[in-house]
Amino acid sequence: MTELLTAAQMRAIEQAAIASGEVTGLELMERAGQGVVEAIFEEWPEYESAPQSVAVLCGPGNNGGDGFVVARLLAGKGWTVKVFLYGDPDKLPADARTNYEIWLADNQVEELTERAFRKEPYSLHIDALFGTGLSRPLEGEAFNVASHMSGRNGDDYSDSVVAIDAPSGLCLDSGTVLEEAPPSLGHPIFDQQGQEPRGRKPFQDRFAALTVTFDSPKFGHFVNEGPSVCGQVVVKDIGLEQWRVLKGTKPGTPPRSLRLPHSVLLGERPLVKDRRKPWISRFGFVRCKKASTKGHKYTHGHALVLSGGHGKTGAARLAARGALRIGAGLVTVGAPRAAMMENACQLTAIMLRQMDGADELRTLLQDSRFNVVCLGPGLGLAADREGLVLEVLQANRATVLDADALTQFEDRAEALFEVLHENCVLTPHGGEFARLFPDLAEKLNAPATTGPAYSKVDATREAAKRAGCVVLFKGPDTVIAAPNGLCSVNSAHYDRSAPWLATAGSGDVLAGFITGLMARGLDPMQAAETAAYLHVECALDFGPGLIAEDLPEQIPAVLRRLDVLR
Ligand SMILES: NC(=O)C1=CN([C@@H]2O[C@H](COP(=O)(O)OP(=O)(O)OC[C@H]3O[C@@H](n4cnc5c(N)ncnc54)[C@H](OP(=O)(O)O)[C@@H]3O)[C@@H](O)[C@H]2O)[C@@H](O)CC1
Ligand SMILES: Nc1ncnc2c1ncn2[C@@H]1O[C@H](COP(=O)(O)OP(=O)(O)O)[C@@H](O)[C@H]1O
Ligand SMILES: [K+]
Repeated sequence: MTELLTAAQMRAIEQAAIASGEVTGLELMERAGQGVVEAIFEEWPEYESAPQSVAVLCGPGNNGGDGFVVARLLAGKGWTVKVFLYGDPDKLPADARTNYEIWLADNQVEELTERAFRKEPYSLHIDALFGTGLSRPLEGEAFNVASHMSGRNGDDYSDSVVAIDAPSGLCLDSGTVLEEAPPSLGHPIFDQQGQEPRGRKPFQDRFAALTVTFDSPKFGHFVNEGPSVCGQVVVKDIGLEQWRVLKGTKPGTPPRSLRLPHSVLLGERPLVKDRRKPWISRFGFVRCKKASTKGHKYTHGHALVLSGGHGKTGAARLAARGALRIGAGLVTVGAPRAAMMENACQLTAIMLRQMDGADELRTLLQDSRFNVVCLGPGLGLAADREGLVLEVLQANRATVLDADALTQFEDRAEALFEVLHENCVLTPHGGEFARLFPDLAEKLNAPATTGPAYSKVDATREAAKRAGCVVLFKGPDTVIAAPNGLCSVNSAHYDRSAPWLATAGSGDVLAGFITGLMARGLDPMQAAETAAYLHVECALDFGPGLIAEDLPEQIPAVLRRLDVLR
């Protein structure tokens, strides 16, 4: 797994490295520029032997400084290089200024205007306008040129833009393209369609072919609009590893105030061995040399999944199937009398118990072998459903609350938060999140006019803290956070893109996966992270045409491929 950083963390690491005296800012800038050039030739190997023309758009900060380095290195390889500068050269920060002057010694720099930019065609366009220092929306000629490059005038440059650190305009903390203040700010907040008025953005969709970032990816590359504007993201090492945040107490470690709880990107083969839990560790999967032969079905837990009423039972069965396939020893569906026949006709390995109302649920839960309960999928919103949720939470079992179990508490989220405990996982999609955390959703959906903008990561962290349990906020950029601030992003973007996962019932299966893993003894954060990861892996292996029923059936092949023993 990869550590994700905020722009502030990245800056702190850079400053710590420079303060140590072991490296200078200028050296880091040189390495960054070299990294970009390397990435260009990895992406377009045919250009190695065929120098091209390139426009390098430099901004007023160190992102622009990287641009001057790239210009020099490409010119040294025989490329025809045109450099544009946005901003006052006298105000460039020292390292950028040095590289500007080196370039200027033998070459020219033209002021960036859309008109000047459009005079000639170029094979590549290097966007070195803004990176981690973006503090407000693009304006003036920077806005005009970025909009032009993203197709405002009908020419789409997306295939030839290489963005340094970020497509300029993208906030690297939130993955939001900053926009100018909406025209009617200070007037009615919503327009006639009930939408918040939006300001202009330079680009809304794919902007760069390639984004080259340094040391570690940033949150903004993976959440919200980031993946749709970055093209692909390549991370280049610039030798900062020993100063990385959270690496311990080495000299030069950034101040504690800048350390965020560990944040990781799920989705690569994970690598840390945890002998206490040989199956799956906090950091992901562990290869076991030998399968344990000691376990029996009860040591793998017994999950209870509550079914909705007659005609609404499919969602619970999907969750139950997911729980069983992913490794719960036993799974029982608890169904109201009216839904028994419907469930009985469709369940075989999964057991079925009649359970009408909170009293019967209480009796059922006296069996302590039920070590995890999942409720919400298809549960319905009738008044008595709330009693079921409360009963389960009072029983103090590991609990997964999804769908209707969350919606039930719309406008009364406090009543839910009071009874939630640390062994719970909430799995809202955007709508459910807004019902439980309306203020956070409002902040998240408000137009982002200054950076760093409020992000899905911020919202999920706040939600987990408020709820006192793990919150998994679904989407192609699923964010999972624990009350202590631990946070992961499970991205279904770039090479893990699986849009066919947006199919009815796939969220129910995800709830089941979490349930099954908690039955196996994983803690809520581990279970949520692992389930979200496997969910996408199942979708990727199955491919387009997937329906929710296919997800649990894909689990054996995925576990085999990942070499995870059961
Ligand atoms: N960290 C590292 O390890 C390394 C970092 N490196 C590189 O440095 C980059 C970060 O550099 P940076 O901090 O100078 O910020 P950058 O993005 O160039 O912009 C800041 C300037 O833009 C201005 N400004 C902001 N928004 C604006 C707007 N909309 N319109 C107009 N102006 C705007 C802002 O002004 P202010 O907000 O102060 O008014 C300030 O003057 C990073 O992305 C990477 O490429 C590598 O060289 C080596 C290792
Ligand atoms: N574009 C997408 N790419 C990948 N996964 C997605 C995408 N859209 C949604 N998902 C995932 O699909 C699931 C949908 O869950 P949910 O919205 O609860 O649907 P349902 O209620 O039909 O089960 C979630 O796990 C979500 O993360
Ligand atoms: K940039």
